[in-house]
Amino acid sequence: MAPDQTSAKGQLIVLTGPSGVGKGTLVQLLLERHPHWFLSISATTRSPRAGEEDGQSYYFLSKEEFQTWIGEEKLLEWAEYAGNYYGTPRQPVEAQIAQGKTVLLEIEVLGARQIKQTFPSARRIFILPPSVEVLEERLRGRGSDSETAIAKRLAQAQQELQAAAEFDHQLVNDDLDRALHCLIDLIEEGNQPQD
Ligand SMILES: Nc1ncnc2c1ncn2[C@@H]1O[C@H](COP(=O)(O)OP(=O)(O)OP(=O)(O)O)[C@@H](O)[C@H]1O
Ligand SMILES: Nc1nc2c(ncn2[C@@H]2O[C@H](COP(=O)(O)O)[C@@H](O)[C@H]2O)c(=O)[nH]1
Repeated sequence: MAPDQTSAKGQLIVLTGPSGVGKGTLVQLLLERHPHWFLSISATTRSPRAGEEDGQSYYFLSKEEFQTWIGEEKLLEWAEYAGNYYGTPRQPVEAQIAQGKTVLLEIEVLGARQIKQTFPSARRIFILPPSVEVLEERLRGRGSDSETAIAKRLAQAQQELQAAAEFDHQLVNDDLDRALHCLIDLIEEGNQPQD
């Protein structure tokens, strides 16, 4: 059966948008308020940042390991982003959805496009910055990326922002509290029993 089983009970929520827009910040706040929601841990070939732990922030893989996971169809989606590979492990997502959980993916735009094919019922929310200038300030303010990495991410962001209208919902992350409450409302809308 295709991964988007019509019998699936849980809801798949995809948060996408440019790097630095605040997806991770919003997800952590969502999980504080809804600890029973499940955040997918991605695999990546990028090097860990300070404080990131294998199996918690990401599964940190070599390029060879990542290729093996692709070959074994262990990934629900994957993409190359700013010189590294990123992908969503399939099994935990399918298992949590089957158990009726709300599952969150925090992924870039190419992967979010693939999810439309594999999980047509997923709801995909594009997070926008108030402006490109604010996005740049957030990327720099985070202090986690080199100047080269920031330049790559900003270049990528220009393309990603043009794709916003493809997604089911668009949400501007201006005031964090406002954006969080809009996001919770959007997700809970989909959790209401349907007639
Ligand atoms: N609404 C907001 N107002 C001000 N600062 C914010 C807001 N949302 C997030 N930030 C800050 O912006 C920076 C980037 O946020 P975050 O790391 O969550 O982005 P991201 O979209 O998850 O990035 P990536 O895709 O690279 O993981 C962080 O320093 C965070 O504290
Ligand atoms: N397509 C996927 N994109 C992913 C996944 N996990 C994270 N990401 C996105 O990659 C960029 C860069 O992340 P960073 O941690 O290096 O800042 C960002 O947009 C993430 O949302 C994934 O499994 N698939």
